[in-house]
Amino acid sequence: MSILIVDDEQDIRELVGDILQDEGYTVRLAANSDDCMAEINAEPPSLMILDIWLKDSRMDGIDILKTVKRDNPDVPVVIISGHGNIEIAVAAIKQGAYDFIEKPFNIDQLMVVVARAMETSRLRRENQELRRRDVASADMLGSSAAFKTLKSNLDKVTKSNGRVMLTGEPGSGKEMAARYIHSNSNRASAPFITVSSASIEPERMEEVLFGRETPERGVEPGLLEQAHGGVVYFDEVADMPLGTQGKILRVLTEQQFTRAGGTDKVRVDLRVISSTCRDLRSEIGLGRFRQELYDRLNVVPIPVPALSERCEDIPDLARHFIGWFHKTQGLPARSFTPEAETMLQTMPWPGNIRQLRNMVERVLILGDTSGPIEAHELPGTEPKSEAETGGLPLSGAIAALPLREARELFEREYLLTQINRFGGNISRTASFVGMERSALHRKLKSLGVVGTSRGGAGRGFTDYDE
Ligand SMILES: Nc1ncnc2c1ncn2[C@@H]1O[C@H](COP(=O)(O)OP(=O)(O)OP(=O)(O)O)[C@@H](O)[C@H]1O
Repeated sequence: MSILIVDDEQDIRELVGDILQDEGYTVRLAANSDDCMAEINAEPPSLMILDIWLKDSRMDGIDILKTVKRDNPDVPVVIISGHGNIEIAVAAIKQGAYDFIEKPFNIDQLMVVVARAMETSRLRRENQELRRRDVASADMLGSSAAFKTLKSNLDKVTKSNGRVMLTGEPGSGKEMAARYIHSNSNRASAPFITVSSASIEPERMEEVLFGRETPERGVEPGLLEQAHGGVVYFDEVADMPLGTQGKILRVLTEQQFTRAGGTDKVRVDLRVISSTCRDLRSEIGLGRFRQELYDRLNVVPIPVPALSERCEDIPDLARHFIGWFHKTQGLPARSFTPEAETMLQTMPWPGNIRQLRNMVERVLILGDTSGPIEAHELPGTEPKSEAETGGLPLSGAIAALPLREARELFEREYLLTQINRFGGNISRTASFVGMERSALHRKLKSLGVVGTSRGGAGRGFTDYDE
């Protein structure tokens, strides 16, 4: 826990240093940008106090600030600006400075700002640690042979920096596998950022990925910059528009990019993990995916098995989800009868683990509140009757409803099933059900189905892209 004071005026540097040392802080001093960068590289401080005007320095204060915010975004930087230089101080805040104090400043003012900034720094570190532990504890479950092969493949790549391409059916656990690589790599304390290719409007893609710079709002970092030092996860790369594919390819080649509306080159250190449930080779054949990008992303291909290839894991996974819903939502902690367990292992699972998780949630919400879950409570196990001959059986619940409500119930169930089938991807669901994407969004909203953002740790049945 140290404070780095960067000022070219020896008097100020030492005076501030002495005061903070008297208050019990560990202090380091730098007179110019080279000393400053050497100190940061040796060990990032908990707080930086930076004079914006540095004489005889290779970099001025703003450049140092930009570098710190890029490489060590969690280090708060308090700017010291000359009296009357308020515009520069404001510009520094826009570049991410925590606060500024004007020269000449009094000691009390300095102490208040430092105490606040140190508290912020402490909270950020705590937060990061909690996030890290949270991800690490979101352990992947499984003991089947297919799962063990997956786990051993993932373990082989955690320590390298190689680009990984995870392939597998929707909902099979590709993102979970990517998070596992991240949380077991030396990038674990740096961010894991998901880019959900399908859910970003093509015309906003560049801004979302690369960020933007405007005179009014200053720098707004994009997802790639936010992932600096960590992992960027391209979820379903096949959905990435061709134009964006070209831009990503350039970033991967040059390791740098420019924010929309900006001129500065931004350098980023990223590990890239991608996923797809489609056959990218045929996408390339159809001219929908760029061969060069495929070659760069597909350095280490790792297949993620479908749930049907690891049926023996199903009971454990189902029990794990029951425990989770019990803990987080207070749903009843029920077990399964042996018949129900067998049924789970023999049912088709086109939506894989996500479908299993959604089904468990639904059974816990709609089913009895006590006793083990019986086979007949599982959806899809109702005795087939007219369904097989083309008619639609009406359950007592539906038959008892007025038409409008019955229709709503059916639409809700139907659309949730389709969303599940397409792994939460609204564009693909819309195209299958024959609706415009925006109309589908409106419909879901009117049915009370609210989406959560993709990329969060928990993705339930309401989890579809925006
Ligand atoms: N091994 C596992 N153990 C426990 N839960 C898992 C496991 N694998 C996946 N899950 C859970 O299954 C759900 C779907 O997983 P995930 O989002 O990683 O799938 P995906 O293949 O990335 O899906 P999509 O193709 O739609 O992006 C999530 O709720 C995740 O937490």
